[in-house]
Amino acid sequence: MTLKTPQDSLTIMNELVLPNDTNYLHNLMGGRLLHWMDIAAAISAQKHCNRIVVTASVDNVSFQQPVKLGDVINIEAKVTRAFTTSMEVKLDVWAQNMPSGTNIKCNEAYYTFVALDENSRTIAVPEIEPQTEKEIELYNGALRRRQLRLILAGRMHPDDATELKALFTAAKKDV
Ligand SMILES: CC(=O)SCCNC(=O)CCNC(=O)[C@H](O)C(C)(C)COP(=O)(O)OP(=O)(O)OC[C@H]1O[C@@H](n2cnc3c(N)ncnc32)[C@H](O)[C@@H]1OP(=O)(O)O
Repeated sequence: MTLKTPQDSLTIMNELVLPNDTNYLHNLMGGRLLHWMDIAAAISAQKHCNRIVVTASVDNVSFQQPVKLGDVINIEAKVTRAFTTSMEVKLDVWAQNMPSGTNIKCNEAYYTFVALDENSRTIAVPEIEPQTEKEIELYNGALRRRQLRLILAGRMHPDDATELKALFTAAKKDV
């Protein structure tokens, strides 16, 4: 299976916030943004594995400030790490306001996708080799984030979360 880099999965998506995307206050609805993020992340995961993918989980997303009607949303998605059949995708989202010239980071999130074969069975994905310092940092952190989300999903016992435990042990020593 061909080794991939995070850059191979880079996906950039732009959306214009139209009236139908907003609430009574003319702010972008959170659900609409999550939908766009899901699409960008799915495309990114598909670029990595060249398979059909399904969303397995979405980590916590917070909406820090309202995005306004007429803003241009810019979503950047990249696979940070591939496991056996699953991939973690990091998303960064900016809201650009053309008249004022501002471009504000409004969200970031991690989505997890699982690759499926023609019979909808899970299938192994290519490995990933991070290249830049930032990509290596995200790759290393992905194991901890995976353990946390699997515990929260009831799919891993906390005792088995070795990476997470190591993090807390190190933090305890620093105190
Ligand atoms: C693009 C879209 O929006 S698709 C629509 C929304 N998504 C869906 O409909 C998906 C519905 N869910 C499913 O089909 C299944 O639960 C699947 C395919 C995600 C997992 O199927 P399972 O039979 O549980 O497979 P299995 O236990 O072998 O796990 C497969 C992988 O999923 C990962 N996984 C499963 N659940 C989660 C979760 N909640 N969070 C993160 N990873 C998960 C596992 O860790 C495993 O990863 P690995 O192979 O890299 O170690």
